[in-house]
Amino acid sequence: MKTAVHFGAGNIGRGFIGFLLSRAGYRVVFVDINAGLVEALNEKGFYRVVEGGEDAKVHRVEGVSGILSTEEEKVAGAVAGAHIVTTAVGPGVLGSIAPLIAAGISRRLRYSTDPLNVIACENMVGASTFLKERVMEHLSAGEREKAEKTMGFPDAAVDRIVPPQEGTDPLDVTVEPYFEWVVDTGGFKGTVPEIPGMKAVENLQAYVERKIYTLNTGHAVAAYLGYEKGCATIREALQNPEILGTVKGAMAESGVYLRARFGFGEEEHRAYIEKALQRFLNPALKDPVVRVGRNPVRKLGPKDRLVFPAVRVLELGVKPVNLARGIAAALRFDYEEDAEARELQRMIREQGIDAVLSRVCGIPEESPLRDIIKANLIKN
Ligand SMILES: NC(=O)c1ccc[n+]([C@@H]2O[C@H](COP(=O)([O-])OP(=O)(O)OC[C@H]3O[C@@H](n4cnc5c(N)ncnc54)[C@H](O)[C@@H]3O)[C@@H](O)[C@H]2O)c1
Ligand SMILES: O=P(O)(O)OC[C@@H](O)[C@@H](O)[C@H](O)[C@H](O)CO
Repeated sequence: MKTAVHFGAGNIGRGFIGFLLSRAGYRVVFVDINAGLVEALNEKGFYRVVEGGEDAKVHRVEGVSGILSTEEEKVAGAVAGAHIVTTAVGPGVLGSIAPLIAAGISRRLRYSTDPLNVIACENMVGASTFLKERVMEHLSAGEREKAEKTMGFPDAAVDRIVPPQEGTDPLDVTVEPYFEWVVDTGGFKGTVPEIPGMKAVENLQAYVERKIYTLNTGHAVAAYLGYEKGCATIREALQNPEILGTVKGAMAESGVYLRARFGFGEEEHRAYIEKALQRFLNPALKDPVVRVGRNPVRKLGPKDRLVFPAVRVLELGVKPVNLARGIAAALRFDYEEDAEARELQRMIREQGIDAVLSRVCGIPEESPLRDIIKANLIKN
């Protein structure tokens, strides 16, 4: 039986990637830092995925087990013998798991020249490429040379809304019925594995940018504006017509860049926005604004869902008023339980907004985007 090693037994790990890998016939070994999750996986050996929606379906995911990420030898052994490695830990954690993956690769290279592909399934443009760079830092020059020939790190786009879980079983996971997992064909080493539900494409960049800069852009704007208005969930936020208008406007502004860059049709992009909004409004998903707004420092980064499209659109001569509204709301996100929100608010207090626009958002000092954002900060 083929083995998949998946880092991160969280919502996307169990509810999406682990589920598809198991369904494709892989034995799935989850590596996680959460001892409770690992224990539960080893005790039960299965979990359920519930598709929340009109025709709720329940899938039983069999043949799963867990390893704690602190059990370094065990993790390296599992990676060395794996047929595929995937991650869904969050972009900020990729650097921490890189040494574990490198140890596994180093061990494997001693006895095998079989290809191995590592796919980072994170909301980040170029996540696998980034992971590859971090992994390579932990290999010797000789290992790097061999790894370049046999280790693939294909970039990917992953799309399925999986909110925090409310049930009593720590493993069962409720997901939306929709999903899309798209992976860059050119990034694979050896044969592209056949995993029903995983689509290998030549033009990954168009898929991943459309996803992050439309769906995640709209989601984030809904989260930050909803948080300000005291809404608990994304659905509740979007039921406010003013928020809905800004969210649609921000996604349409991103579309100006995406259409220019990738040639999407106007109608095609409008349909993509409508579909995303319908998914956000799924009454079966109770998706808190504080989950979708989590890690505001990451989300305000220069390549992430808010600032990147705003900068690009401005270059194309369009004033990104709705994106700027979203950025301003993100800068005000002061949710105490989010460490990045606390850090952001501390930076704003101690260093001022201009320093944050430079250091966190990477917006050049001369960019007119600064004034558009600041106007929104003053207005509210
Ligand atoms: N939830 C969604 O709707 C969704 C959809 C598409 C993509 N994503 C992306 O998937 C990734 C995971 O998101 P999620 O919602 O599943 O988050 P999550 O918090 O539910 O899962 C992350 C898991 O990683 C584990 N983890 C953290 N540090 C670790 C470490 N050092 N070693 C091993 N495991 C570690 C956590 O314990 C947790 O189980 C993120 O990049 C996210 O952007 C999420
Ligand atoms: O996971 P994040 O923190 O990058 O973004 C929060 C949500 O927008 C995200 O998890 C979506 O639910 C997901 O990207 C849908 O595919």
